[in-house]
Amino acid sequence: MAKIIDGKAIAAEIRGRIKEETVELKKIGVTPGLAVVLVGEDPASRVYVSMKEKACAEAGIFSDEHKLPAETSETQLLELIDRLNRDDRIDGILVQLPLPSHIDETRVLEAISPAKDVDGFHPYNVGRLATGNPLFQPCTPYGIMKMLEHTGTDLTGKDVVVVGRSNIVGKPVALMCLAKHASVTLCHSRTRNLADKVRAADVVIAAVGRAEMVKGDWIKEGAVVIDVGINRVGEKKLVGDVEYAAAAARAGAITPVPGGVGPMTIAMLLQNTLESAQRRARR
Ligand SMILES: Nc1nc(=O)c2c([nH]1)NC[C@@H]1CN(c3ccc(C(=O)N[C@@H](CCC(=O)O)C(=O)O)cc3)C=[N+]21
Repeated sequence: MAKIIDGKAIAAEIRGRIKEETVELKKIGVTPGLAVVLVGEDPASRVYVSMKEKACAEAGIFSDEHKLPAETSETQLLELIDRLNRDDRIDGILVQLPLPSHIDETRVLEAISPAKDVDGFHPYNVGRLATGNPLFQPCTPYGIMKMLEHTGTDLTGKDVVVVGRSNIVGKPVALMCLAKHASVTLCHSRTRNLADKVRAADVVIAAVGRAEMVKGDWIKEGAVVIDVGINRVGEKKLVGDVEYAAAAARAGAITPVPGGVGPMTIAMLLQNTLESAQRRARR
């Protein structure tokens, strides 16, 4: 039976350390500040944003919330970002995605100062990651790497299969595994023989957003399985992108959903905000 990688516990440990470092920073007059911008009323986004605010409060990080109506124009949003870029109290700016369809997401993400881009979505930070000199690393992939580290997984020479090629998870996590000397295969909806690719993997990272599409019997005995999916089935139940019980019977270690990658994402957002504030303190 697989060891369960307890993301909630690892995240709690990281958040505890962040809280201590925040106390130290405050002693020298620097309070880390995170601006969270939410446009519209998407219920899932509201839940995530309030989780982020609560996590900031617990860690002693100042959180500056901007809840804007769905009909906010792109110009208004860009004006707000410009103000936040110039606000000395703000070390990180997070614009919750997805944005309403009348707003150009690329334009908005590129308007955030790369020095405050705690999501790591700005092309400058993407380029820094791709060239092996990261500044801000995107929170979910950063959290995945911390979980692998915590589990004692050395990626050198290992076969990693990533399922899903999004800018937010699949692509950046593939680059991070490559930097740790893994051989990385990046799969997606048009990949042929996905099952065979997954069967060869020492580490499987599933980030497709389709409930239980990675089957348990695809998992190699002893493989490490990281499940990034959060799919709501029915009223309350959450399932991942991996068929959990069947995969856990074969894996060496596996992340649960919920309580796996999700809590790590928030911990790494705080980590990025802290690192940004520490850079400000050094200036
Ligand atoms: N600019 C931007 N940055 C993001 O980082 C970002 C975003 N937009 N848009 C939406 C996604 C989603 N996301 C999650 C964070 C925490 C959990 C989390 O803690 N989940 C809990 C379960 C919570 C539940 O019940 O839904 C868990 O997995 O245990 C999940 C998802 C951050 N996102």
